[in-house]
Amino acid sequence: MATTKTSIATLQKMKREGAKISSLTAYDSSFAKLMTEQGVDFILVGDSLGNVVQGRDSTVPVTIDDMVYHTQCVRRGANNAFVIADMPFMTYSTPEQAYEVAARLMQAGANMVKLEGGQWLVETIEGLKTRGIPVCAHLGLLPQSVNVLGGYKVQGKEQQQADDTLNQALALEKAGAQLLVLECVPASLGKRITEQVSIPTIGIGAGADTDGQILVMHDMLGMNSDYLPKFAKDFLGQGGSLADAFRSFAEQVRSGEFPTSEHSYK
Ligand SMILES: Nc1nc(=O)c2c([nH]1)NC[C@@H]1CN(c3ccc(C(=O)N[C@@H](CCC(=O)O)C(=O)O)cc3)CN21
Ligand SMILES: CC(C)C(=O)C(=O)O
Ligand SMILES: [Mg+2]
Repeated sequence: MATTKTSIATLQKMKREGAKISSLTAYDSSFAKLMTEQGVDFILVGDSLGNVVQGRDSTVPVTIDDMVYHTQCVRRGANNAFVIADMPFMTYSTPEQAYEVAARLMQAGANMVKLEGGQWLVETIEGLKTRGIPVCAHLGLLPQSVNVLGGYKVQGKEQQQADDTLNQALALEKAGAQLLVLECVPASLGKRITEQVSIPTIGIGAGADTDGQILVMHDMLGMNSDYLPKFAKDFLGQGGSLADAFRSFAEQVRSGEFPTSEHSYK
């Protein structure tokens, strides 16, 4: 199957037309190739590689060099597919630092970079966009802040925190973010933010009403044996091949069969 380049314009158009966007993480060339061939719309080189590739217990130790290496690997397999790379922990604490790190990720083959956080990133996002670097924002559960949060928990359950998250989403869109990942928030908040912003929202544990869905590849292959978050679903367990698992993920996101309330938070 031919791979077609999904650009940010394609994702925008999908939101406008109500076509659900499917996305997975990948960390190497072979998996990147297989999943894009099976219809997954874009790939994230996630700093979750700290967990699933390196065997660490958080994303905090992941380095710029790690992200550059895996982005290069993914780029070679992803052909023309759209690739986003995570900026690692504490590599975007000032705008200037962010510019240097983002440049390395773009030169490694990313089409966009992703940063975790709200209001405090407004200037950084404006500066990146002005300099030619597209930005994906990330709100809700921020795994790089696990040591502040004290664990991986659903975010935005209280009305005030939910309103705050919506306001941050609006501020980041205004600053120039072109995509928004929402992680581990109640389905009602995922829906509300998706309706209020004009950029596509990609949910992981954010309910069925975001514009798209993303999962960590290992989780959707049933490989994360220690602990599987509520939002994960095993697409390989039913039997079949890796290709079948990627294709059924893309199809079930497209049709709305995934996620159900079973994979969502109240
Ligand atoms: N393999 C893997 N999958 C991921 O989704 C993932 C990573 N690694 N590493 C980085 C972050 C960490 N993530 C996590 C990790 C744990 C939960 C979790 O335990 N969630 C609870 C919520 C409990 C609650 O507050 O109600 C759950 O039961 O789903 C969620 C996201 C998401 N990311
Ligand atoms: C879970 C996704 C959104 C992510 O940031 C990652 O894989 O690192
Ligand atoms: Mg990440």
